[in-house]
Amino acid sequence: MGLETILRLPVIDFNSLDLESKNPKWGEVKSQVHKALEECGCFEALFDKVPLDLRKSLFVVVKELFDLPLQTKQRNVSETQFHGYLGQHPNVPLYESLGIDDANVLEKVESLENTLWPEGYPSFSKTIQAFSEQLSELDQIVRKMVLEILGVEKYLDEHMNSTNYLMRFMKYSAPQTEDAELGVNSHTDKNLVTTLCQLNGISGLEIENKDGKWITYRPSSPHSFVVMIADSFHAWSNGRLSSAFHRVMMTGNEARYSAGLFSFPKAGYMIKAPEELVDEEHPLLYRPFDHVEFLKYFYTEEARRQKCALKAYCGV
Ligand SMILES: O=C(O)CCC(=O)C(=O)O
Ligand SMILES: [Fe+2]
Repeated sequence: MGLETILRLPVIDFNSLDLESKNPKWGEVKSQVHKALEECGCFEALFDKVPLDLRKSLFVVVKELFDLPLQTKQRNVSETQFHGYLGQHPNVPLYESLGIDDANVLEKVESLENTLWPEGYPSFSKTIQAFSEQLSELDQIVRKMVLEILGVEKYLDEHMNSTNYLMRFMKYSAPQTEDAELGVNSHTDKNLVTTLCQLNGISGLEIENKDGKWITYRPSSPHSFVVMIADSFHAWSNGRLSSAFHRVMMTGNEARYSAGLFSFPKAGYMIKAPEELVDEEHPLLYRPFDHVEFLKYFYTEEARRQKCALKAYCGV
């Protein structure tokens, strides 16, 4: 009887790194990022700048959030499609999620707090803002490394200044069975970079590697996050980066809670591959596009029929 190799995500230690990039570890970590992104567009990052206490407090407020009555959660609406409350979908009955645009800005989270708890719940806003801000440093370190890997760091300021953050919380109800049930379908994200955090120790996230094998994410440290490349960064890099296909499969009797920080281009900013990344060997893959306009297309019936919605929308 052959032993099955247990597939793991590459683990990369970002502890003690910061955006200043003066740490001698920077180059070594960058080459690990390069290799991991080539393997599966994704890796596990260890990042202790987000304290464990903050992760624990986040779980407390997120649980309170999902425990609210459905009508209250549905008050969370967003100008951007699908950034508000989602749930009760017949195809993914276990899934519920709630997004907060610009969650790194305290007033933005407070405005949601006032909508959901008119009597006030200040630790909700403080916890979410602090978590988003501290985690956004990891997102920025990764994006800076990627621009260096691609040799286009001259675009760094433009790239960083043209992005916003969405924080989204997910709850997957327990299926009450040991047969795996779908939490969320296999997909790639549409933004730039996604950073995920499992909040209550219940596994379920799976990532597809380049051999088409599903890797179950099992955190190797309490400071663990999953970082993955999404479609807008794939397009901006003119296909040098691939976005990671992932899904959530649930088993057992306990609900799973997770948090995702999504960096994405601001509305009105045209995503366009730098000319340095376009040549005879690498012809332009996508016409310049506005991420928010693409999202509107992505949620149409026509887009759902496409194998790759981005290609159908603006492929050359
Ligand atoms: O909950 C997770 O771990 C994954 C969520 C996800 O893929 C998403 O929100 O796009
Ligand atoms: Fe996703």
